[in-house]
Amino acid sequence: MKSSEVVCSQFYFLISLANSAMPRRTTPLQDAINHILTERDKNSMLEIKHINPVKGRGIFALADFSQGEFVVEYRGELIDAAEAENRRKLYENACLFFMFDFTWKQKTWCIDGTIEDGSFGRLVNDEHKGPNCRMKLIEAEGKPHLCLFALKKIMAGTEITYDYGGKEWPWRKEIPLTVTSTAAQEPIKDCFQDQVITSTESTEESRIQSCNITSSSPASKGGLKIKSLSGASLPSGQLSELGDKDPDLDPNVLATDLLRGTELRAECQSSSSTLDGPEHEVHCGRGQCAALPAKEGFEEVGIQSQEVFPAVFSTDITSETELRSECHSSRAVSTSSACECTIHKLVFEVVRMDKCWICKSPVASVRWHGVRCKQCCGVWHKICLKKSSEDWDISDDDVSSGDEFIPESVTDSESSEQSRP
Ligand SMILES: C[S@@+](CC[C@H](N)C(=O)[O-])C[C@H]1O[C@@H](n2cnc3c(N)ncnc32)[C@H](O)[C@@H]1O
Repeated sequence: MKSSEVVCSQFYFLISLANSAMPRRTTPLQDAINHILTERDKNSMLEIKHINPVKGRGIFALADFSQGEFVVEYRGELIDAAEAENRRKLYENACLFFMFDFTWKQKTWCIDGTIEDGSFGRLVNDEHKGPNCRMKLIEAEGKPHLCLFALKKIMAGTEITYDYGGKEWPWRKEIPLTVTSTAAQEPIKDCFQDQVITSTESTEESRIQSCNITSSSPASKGGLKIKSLSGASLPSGQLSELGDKDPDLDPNVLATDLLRGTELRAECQSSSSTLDGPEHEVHCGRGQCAALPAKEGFEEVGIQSQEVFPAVFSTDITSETELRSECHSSRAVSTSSACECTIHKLVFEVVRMDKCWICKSPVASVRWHGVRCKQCCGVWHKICLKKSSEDWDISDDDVSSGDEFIPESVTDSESSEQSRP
């Protein structure tokens, strides 16, 4: 061997040694895929906080995220359009569901994130003026996944947000908020996995029992296939395929090319008007999150807010009384329409426009007052609970509701009119 060949082979040996010693940089997309396949969130980098009674919970950065970095997946159950439609019908009488529709391979799909499975993605709030993340569609193992990536550097302590799209979101209407609830200072408790959530204002921690609902999110393991990332739309189905460069999520691409695509939009026909009390969660109550076309020039289809937003914003809800009632009788349990708590923890409060699980009329038609279980999504008229079972330990002293809603006094048509904005 010549001396030059020896030098050369030593050089390549050193290079390969250095390469094997240095960890390979994981691209944001690979990072996303890793989290998709392991069904993990970045628990050490994200936390859930209760923001206020209107906005409810949000996801906050515990550490800095760099521009382009994968932040979190919007996890849930992947269902087709027909199943999504069925569920929407079922969910009408339930109180919470987060459904994210999108188009993939020329078909409409939905990630149903209704179940409180402990994942962070489903709790990320909307911000249309200055979002710090963007939703993208990633295919892994032949299945679509929705992932949020940082549009810019996100500092620790910042709320993670993305643009749901659309214009009709009730919270975007500038209505003065004069909530005097103490809820913002209270720790909020999540209804799954005994997860402890620290309030923005408080370091106190609390735990509650988990709901008896199990996640059916598909477990995807094994090999992965990286395809295009793209926003999608429903129902017009405009899908913008992104370029080859996109999978690497180069920050510059994020800031330019990706913004040109069809954005993933969430339409939540939800009850953001909910003014929850100190002890409970805020959910996208009657929400229907659908992916809608985002950019100007795209047809805006399907934006139909059914919100009842107004009056509740000036309501003082400092006077809630917590009630506890055990469902001893099967009758009481059978009144539930979605999740089944064995023990309902009831709180008297200003409620959203959910329907009473017993009489099926809106709880809030007249006075916006009702009784809600803190653990499942049950809402009732106090009067219905009392009629339903003597086992419900609710005394008039515990709950001073003032004028209650009398189910028979409001017709269906009247009540549905009231639920339009
Ligand atoms: C996907 S959920 C987000 C998590 C939700 N905040 C919670 O506590 O469960 C969407 C719901 O959050 C609320 N929300 C999201 N963004 C909001 C915003 N910018 N302002 C007020 N409420 C918001 C609305 O009630 C909406 O229906």
